[in-house]
This record gives sequence, C-alpha cells and structure tokens, in this order.
Amino acid sequence: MHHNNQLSSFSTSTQASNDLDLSTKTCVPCNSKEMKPMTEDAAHSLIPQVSEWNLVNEGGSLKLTRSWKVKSFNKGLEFFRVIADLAEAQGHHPDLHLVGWNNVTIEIWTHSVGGLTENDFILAAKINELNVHGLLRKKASD
Ligand SMILES: C[C@H](O)[C@H](O)[C@H]1CNC2=NC(N)=NC(=O)C2=N1
Repeated sequence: MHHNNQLSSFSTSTQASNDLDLSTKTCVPCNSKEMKPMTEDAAHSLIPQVSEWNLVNEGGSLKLTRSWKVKSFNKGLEFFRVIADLAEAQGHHPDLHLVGWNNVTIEIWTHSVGGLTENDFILAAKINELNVHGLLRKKASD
C-alpha cells in the first residue's frame, strides 16, 4: 500500500490550496446553452476539494448533498437565511430541506443543465466557509 499512501498524501497536500481556489471563485450565470453537466468522472475528481459533501445520483442527475443537525427549528431557518444571502450574492441557488424539526439537508445542482457544473462546487466550497457553528447541534446524536 506504499504507492497508495504516496498518492493520498499528494492529494491531501494539494487539497488545501485547491479548496481555497474553489471557494474564492464566483458562480457564473448558468443560462448559457453551451453549459452542460459534467461527467461523473469530472465530479469525482472535484469531490476531494469539498469532501464534506456527498456526490449522489438522483434519477440520472448528479447532485451534491450535505446534512447538518441544527439546535432548533428556528436556528434551521436562520441557517437558511445565511445560505440564502450567499445564494443571492452568487446568483446560484441550492435546494433547502428542513425535515423532522432539526435536520437540514442542502442539495446543490444546476437545474438548467440537469446535473453538476463548477458553480455547484463553488457554492459548496463557499457554504463550507460560512460560520454557522452557533446554529448547529454539538453532537450528531443530540
Ligand atoms: C441566470 C441565472 O444564473 C439562472 O436563472 C440561475 C439562477 N440560479 C440557479 N441555481 C441553480 N442551482 N441552478 C440553476 O439552473 C440556476 N439558474
């Protein structure tokens, strides 16, 4: 497994700077007819830069998902407000779910292309950088 260890330490050392790169980019308008969803291979190669997010295939469309547990229903809505301000600033909008009073799930995909574009990874990286700590449950089991 020596070879694999070398590969993974390489990928870890590049991850920090790539993650920074992605979160400092800006979403572009996604109404262009040339915009196409990325391949599953391309999505797999970007996922290490937003490793908190899951890559899922929903009926043939790739999406990014991430879940959190919030302290209360109202904190969930505050969380959505923070996300909404980012989404409006970027002109790119996630699907927001608040289920079972304190479970927040965000799905990100580009509706207009029916799959993932770099915009989705940029938004995911920017969401990762938000300070939402005060809104979240301390333990997943709470
Ligand atoms: C022009 C503008 O980029 C489009 O209307 C945007 C708005 N926000 C969007 N957000 C997402 N996630 N997918 C879209 O296709 C989309 N379209």
